[in-house]
Amino acid sequence: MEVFGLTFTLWEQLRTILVLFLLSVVYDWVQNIRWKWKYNVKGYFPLPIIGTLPFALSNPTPDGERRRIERFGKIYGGSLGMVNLINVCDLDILKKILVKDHVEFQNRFTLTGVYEPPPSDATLLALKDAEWKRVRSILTPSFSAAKLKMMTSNINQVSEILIQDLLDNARSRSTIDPKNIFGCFTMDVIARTAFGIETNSYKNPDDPFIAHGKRVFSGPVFNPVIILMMIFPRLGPYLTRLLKYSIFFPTNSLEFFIDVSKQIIEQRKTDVTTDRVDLLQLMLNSEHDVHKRLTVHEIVSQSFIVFVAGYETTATLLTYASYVLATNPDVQNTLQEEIDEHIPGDCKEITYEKVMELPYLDQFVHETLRMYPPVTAMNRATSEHRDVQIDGYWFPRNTAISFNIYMIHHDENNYPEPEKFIPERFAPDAKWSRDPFAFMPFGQGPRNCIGMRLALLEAKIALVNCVRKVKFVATEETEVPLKLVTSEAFLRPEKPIKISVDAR
Ligand code: HEM
Repeated sequence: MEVFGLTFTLWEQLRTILVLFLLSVVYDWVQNIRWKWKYNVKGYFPLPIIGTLPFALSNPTPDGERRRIERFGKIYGGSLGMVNLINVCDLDILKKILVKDHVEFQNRFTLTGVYEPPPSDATLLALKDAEWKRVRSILTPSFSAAKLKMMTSNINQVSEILIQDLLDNARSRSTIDPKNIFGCFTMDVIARTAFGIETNSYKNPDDPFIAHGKRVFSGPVFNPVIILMMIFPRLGPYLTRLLKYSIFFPTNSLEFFIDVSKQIIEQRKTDVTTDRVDLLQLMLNSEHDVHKRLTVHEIVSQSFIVFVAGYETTATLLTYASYVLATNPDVQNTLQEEIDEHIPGDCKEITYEKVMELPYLDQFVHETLRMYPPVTAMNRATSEHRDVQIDGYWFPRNTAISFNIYMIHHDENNYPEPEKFIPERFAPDAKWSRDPFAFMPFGQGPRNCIGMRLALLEAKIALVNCVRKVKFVATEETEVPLKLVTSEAFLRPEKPIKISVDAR
């Protein structure tokens, strides 16, 4: 090879690359050490190349985090490769990050330059700063009480299919994995409430809409490519862009959702039906207001993320709810008594108002979300330009801020005997006497879960319908206590849950 008239042998070229690589390793290591000292970040000392990654990966469970907190305090951090991260477990400081100083921390952390193909690039989950604020403010009214009331009929219709399936299982006395059954339920509900599509996941699991919906969640959460990008931030993004490798979602499923959404949007333009209340229609309706207009690309992105965020999480909530009912007969009896007392036997549709009249159901759902939060941890990020100081702690620019929801929910200072299921923890008096930030299954602050009220309504309608018709029962195959995987983004049991149902 010839450069500026000088000829280099292959060995000389390799040697140069090696020297440059070693120089960059030393440079990055010095940066990580400097970050730790400059901002007085408590935590492990970073190693060359991998930083503090091995310490985080060696025990990524809440138990591991508890040990790190005992050693370094409730605010500690490190460099995962080249990603600077601070873990926060102090509720007062979290309150400031998520609410009071929210503007400084309003974005979620994203790996620099990561390849995000449409429609995942413009979702509410991923958008930043002013763009996020604009889209969030347009979307928020779609989840108002008035809009949710209009969605109850759809949720009740899908509940009927759910009950039919449960009764079939009761008749055949077969053991069920509630995740499969409630996964079908939430898939059909979100297909109707987001896209206005009537799917039947119980009967047609091969329907492309259902198959692609499930694939979106099938990727491994612990992804070696993510780790590679953390360690080599200069190289990873180029590689994923070059290979068009989408870290989080299978590319052909993304393409499928774009096609379906665009087809529906085209149909709706010629459709004269005016009473549709699915989220896609509500977004299309906002087109008439110049200040609240979303582009087609933005509408497709939001439909997609609502689908992704709404399916798995609510199915997980219902799965654990049925497990708790099966393994706590007293809780199930109390819930049944409340529902039988308030909802007449001939009632055909569980309305929004009826659901709101059931205090024990509300306590039961909250305690289920406390003990089994579907999303185990969340994050925020500081901006690229500003260091922030809160109560003497530095949150340097370009830093990911992580908080562990599962750990907060299982901290005995927040909930004595945290491994016991006690719905009365959410009775009004008990609730008011506790720090509200000790409960955050839907996150907290202006960037919390936009679908929270829909998820609660959907889960409660499903539970009322179930409890009126069936009893969940533990069998010899039911694992007690349940072993959980708490180190991944979504909480899951180590082995599929097994329970059975009896008709009432
Ligand atoms: C039990 C069910 C659910 C749980 C536990 C849950 C949990 C969460 C959590 C923890 C966050 C992050 C909040 C934060 O960063 O502070 C979130 C965000 C989000 N969720 Fe949910 N979610 C659920 C259901 C839903 C449903 C049904 C939808 C849509 C219909 C939805 C749509 C979203 C969206 C779009 C975001 C991003 C919000 C933003 O960045 O502005 N979620 N969810």
